[in-house]
Amino acid sequence: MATDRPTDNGDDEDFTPSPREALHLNAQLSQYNLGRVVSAVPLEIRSSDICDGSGLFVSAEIDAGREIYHVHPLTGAIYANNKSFCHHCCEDTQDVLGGPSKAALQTKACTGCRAARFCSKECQKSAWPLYHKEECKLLQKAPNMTAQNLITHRLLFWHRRGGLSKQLAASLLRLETHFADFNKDDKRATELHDIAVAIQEALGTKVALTVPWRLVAAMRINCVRLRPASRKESVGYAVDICTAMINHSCDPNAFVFFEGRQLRIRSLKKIAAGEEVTICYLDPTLDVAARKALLKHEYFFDCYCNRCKSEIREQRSLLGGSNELSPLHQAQREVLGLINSAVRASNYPGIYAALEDLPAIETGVRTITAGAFPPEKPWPEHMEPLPSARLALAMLYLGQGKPVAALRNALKGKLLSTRTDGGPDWVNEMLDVVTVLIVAGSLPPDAPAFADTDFPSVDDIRNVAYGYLLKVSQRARKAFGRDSEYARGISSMAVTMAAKKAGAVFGGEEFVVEFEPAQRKVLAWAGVPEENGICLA
Ligand SMILES: C[S@@+](CC[C@H](N)C(=O)[O-])C[C@H]1O[C@@H](n2cnc3c(N)ncnc32)[C@H](O)[C@@H]1O
Repeated sequence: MATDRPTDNGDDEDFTPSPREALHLNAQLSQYNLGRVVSAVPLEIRSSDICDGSGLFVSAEIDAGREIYHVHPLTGAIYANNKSFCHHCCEDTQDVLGGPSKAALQTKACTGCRAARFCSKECQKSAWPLYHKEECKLLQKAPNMTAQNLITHRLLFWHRRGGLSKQLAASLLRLETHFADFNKDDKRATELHDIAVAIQEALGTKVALTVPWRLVAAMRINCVRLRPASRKESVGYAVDICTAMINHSCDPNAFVFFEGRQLRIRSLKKIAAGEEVTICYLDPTLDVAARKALLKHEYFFDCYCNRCKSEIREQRSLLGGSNELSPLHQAQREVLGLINSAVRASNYPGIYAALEDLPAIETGVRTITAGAFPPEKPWPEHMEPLPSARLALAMLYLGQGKPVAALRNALKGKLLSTRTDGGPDWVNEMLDVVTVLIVAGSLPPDAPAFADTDFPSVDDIRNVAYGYLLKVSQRARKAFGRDSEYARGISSMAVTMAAKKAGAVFGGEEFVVEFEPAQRKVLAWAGVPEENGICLA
């Protein structure tokens, strides 16, 4: 895939790296990059309040749930193993909300490299002269080129053709590379060197090796994950200079998502005039130990944000003031490992049959978590990775046609977690809960689950599904924007369900009267305290 090739005409200035000077120290370049984004508030690139180097700031207050800016990144690339997204227009060929797919065709692999995939002849034809003619040859020689490495090659190829403006080339040279840090580790240094050699060969020997070498490192640090609104995971990477100026927080005030090729960044909280914009570089649902380890390994810094501090404090107090957290962190890694292997196994049914034994995985999770805390103070239900593990188990059970086990796990995983902020992850996860409720609400009257007198009725399950969908739809509009395709898709799903619903009008006051006792019954069966339920009023 690719997004836009920069339209500015380049000049002949040599694209040779020199010692990095942070972008904010060059006012003209900062302005140039800010001018590429369509922003709803005035923005500034200046010295960061969080770390050495640059940061992005808003110069006027912005409320929670507003767009900060949108932009077409310089370029982006979809992961090689992703067959659902077009590698050129970045549209999803699967409609996760169940409506008619926009790109109704499956993606087809390029017959030359067999790596790039396109949703249409038009996309394939557009990609060919822009970048794929070159990349096809590169991918045939080096089929393991990752998305970030392809982006490096593409930027240098465009530069060689004079397609990158002088300002963009100069800005790329001002990106953080952590080049020395990468080279401290022999394995990573060799890997980066070998990729740089492959890119240098593909571009022609006129390019000094240090150019791709440093740019490969810069792309590792500065590419943003290409995550569409409807997905819990990224499907590729993209690079945009303004967005590359945004520093990390585990409790960020903004988040990035993609609609096709377009990068959109929205506020999660009110951001005061003059405040630095932050995003979370990783999956924010990870626990503090996993986040810290990944940030150190991938971005070479120690995170001291308030969320990290308060989670570490909580863990110490739960362990009676102990500073020895490594057994707990080991248990967290084991739970994650168990769940991740079950998720991987679900992609290869039959091959890892043992890992498809979900009750055994659940028992494994229980045993690991029970061993990490004293029996009188068991593993708190909200502490990761337990909520995420339960949600993952819910979707795995659903995939195996076991909606009852899925329902218990989904409700416990979502409602006992502390992620009640209505943000983008909350929306994605709650939509999974709704999906499970809808399937459970379609159980036939003679299903064995109904032999259990505590099991809620089909009407109760359906009412909870409707109520949760209503809430998700409201929250999606705020988190992703009313105009986002995802929020619009969720709203139309709610409208379709409302049309089928008997009884009180969907969303009206009478519906709340139906919903509340239904939710009480469903939660009591699942073992979730009533106060953790969703409030519709
Ligand atoms: C994408 S760049 C962000 C812009 C960068 N500050 C600059 O000057 O170009 C990512 C790098 O910024 C720094 N960084 C980002 N967030 C940080 C944080 N919360 N604490 C310390 N350093 C951070 C790290 O060096 C990281 O590798």
